[in-house]
Amino acid sequence: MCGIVGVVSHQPVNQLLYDALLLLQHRGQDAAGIATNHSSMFSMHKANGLVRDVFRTRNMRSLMGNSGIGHCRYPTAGSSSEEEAQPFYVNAPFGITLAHNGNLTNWEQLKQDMFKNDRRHINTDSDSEVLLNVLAHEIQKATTGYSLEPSTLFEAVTVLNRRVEGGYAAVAQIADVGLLGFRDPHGIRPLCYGILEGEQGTEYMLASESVALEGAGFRFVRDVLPGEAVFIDAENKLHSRICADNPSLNPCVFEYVYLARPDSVIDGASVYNTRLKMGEYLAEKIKREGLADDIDVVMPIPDSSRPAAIQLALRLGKEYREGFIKNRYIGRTFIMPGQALRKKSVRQKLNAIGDEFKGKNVLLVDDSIVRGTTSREIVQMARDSGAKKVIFASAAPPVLYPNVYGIDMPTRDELIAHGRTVEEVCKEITADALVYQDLDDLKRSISDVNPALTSFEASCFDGKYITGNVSADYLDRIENARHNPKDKGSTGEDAGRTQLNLNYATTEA
Ligand SMILES: O=P(O)(O)OC[C@H]1O[C@H](OP(=O)(O)OP(=O)(O)O)[C@H](O)[C@@H]1O
Ligand SMILES: NC(=O)CC[C@H](N)C(=O)O
Ligand SMILES: [Mg+2]
Repeated sequence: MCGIVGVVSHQPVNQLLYDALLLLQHRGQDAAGIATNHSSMFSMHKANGLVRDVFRTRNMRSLMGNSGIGHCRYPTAGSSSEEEAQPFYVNAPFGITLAHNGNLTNWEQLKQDMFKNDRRHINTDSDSEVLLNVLAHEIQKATTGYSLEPSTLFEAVTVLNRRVEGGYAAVAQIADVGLLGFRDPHGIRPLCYGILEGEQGTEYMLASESVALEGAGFRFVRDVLPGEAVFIDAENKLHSRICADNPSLNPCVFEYVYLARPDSVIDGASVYNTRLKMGEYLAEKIKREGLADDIDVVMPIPDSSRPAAIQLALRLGKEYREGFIKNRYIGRTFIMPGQALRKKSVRQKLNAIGDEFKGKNVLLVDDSIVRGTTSREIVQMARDSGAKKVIFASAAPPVLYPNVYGIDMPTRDELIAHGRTVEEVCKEITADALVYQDLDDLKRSISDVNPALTSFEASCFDGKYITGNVSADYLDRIENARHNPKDKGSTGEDAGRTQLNLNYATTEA
């Protein structure tokens, strides 16, 4: 999960891109970058860090031009080294920059193919650099002459969609030609666009989440469809086409559970409303399990679980209290590299208000339990503050399988629920009772908000990979790579996480 944005305007776009990235910061905290297009030149600045730290005034000044793209990164492939920050750039054909959210499951194979068949050298272990090179190669192949027609571009994306496997939403700027956005044929990762009617004409913004459009004053138009490509040409005219053979919409359920901001609307479902629904279904399960009478007070684990906890408390008829206060200057801990860093950050991030716990049976609600880092610490903090009983509820089902489509959950042994029963997880996090949402109820929480959404990418809960080509061998390899990272001088203990060994010299043709 990363944040991507692309803008075509009649004004300089550097500030617009920066502001949009700030609104997408929750999607990736490791690196950020912007590339703009001005007088046939690209200007680019990218580095590790938060958006506010990466861009100084001097960098902003150099980002000239009325169109450009931006990215905030949370690595899934390669390492978290600075060379893998995005956007990526390739000089031929035309000059293209690209920013990608998602993860390609066949990137190693593609990287080898690109080298052997297409004579393209890819300089990092980033799957996004592979994606850019596939795009560049297919545009090159489809183009004759110097101009690039939308239909040629759509042809190239169609071939790309056949070659590339995994989850991806991407924005790409083709120098002086226009801005392209595309979404994978399974519609796993989100992408939407909006317009602004300015004095000089229509301006466009493509972004991972609608919150970025709203914040920049753009009017949300619609989500990009699965397998669709949209292209805004040099005259600011929008073209679009479905570039996939059998597209189907299967949005990632984890966007609704945790990743997206609650004030975004993804594929027609308000993330906030889906989280309220998750609270309702969870309340019913708590009642069914006969735990409701035991609860004195319901508390969220800030921030992401708040909407679910509010509605859950209402449905149980219990008091909703804020027992943990979040230090607003600490980022999201789940998406931090390194378990030691995460653990330390939970204590730094959340502090208990003692009086809210003393002598009470508390129900702590979180959106999900992944590694169990947060829940373990929080249960202990509740007990240290004098809670009599600590019941824990998760608005998502147990996370059991690696995610391979853009969320960093690659190894089974990292997941606290993998290989454990609910009772065993409960023991691990030292709670008195533990309730998980049922997967059907989670899916219902989203379908209730938008009945058109009937199919989801929910592999981290059910192990069913929607692209159908994720082999046990692939999962083993990403686990091995995670356990034996190549050191790339990155920051966290598990940085370099899904780096896969690829040696051109020894690869069989
Ligand atoms: O089981 P774990 O591995 O600890 O992961 C789960 C926790 O991580 C996330 O919180 P995070 O601090 O990232 O962000 P938030 O403030 O949006 O809740 C999520 O909301 C859970 O609280
Ligand atoms: N989380 C993401 O979307 C990551 C994008 C890309 N796979 C990377 O590692 O940089
Ligand atoms: Mg949280």
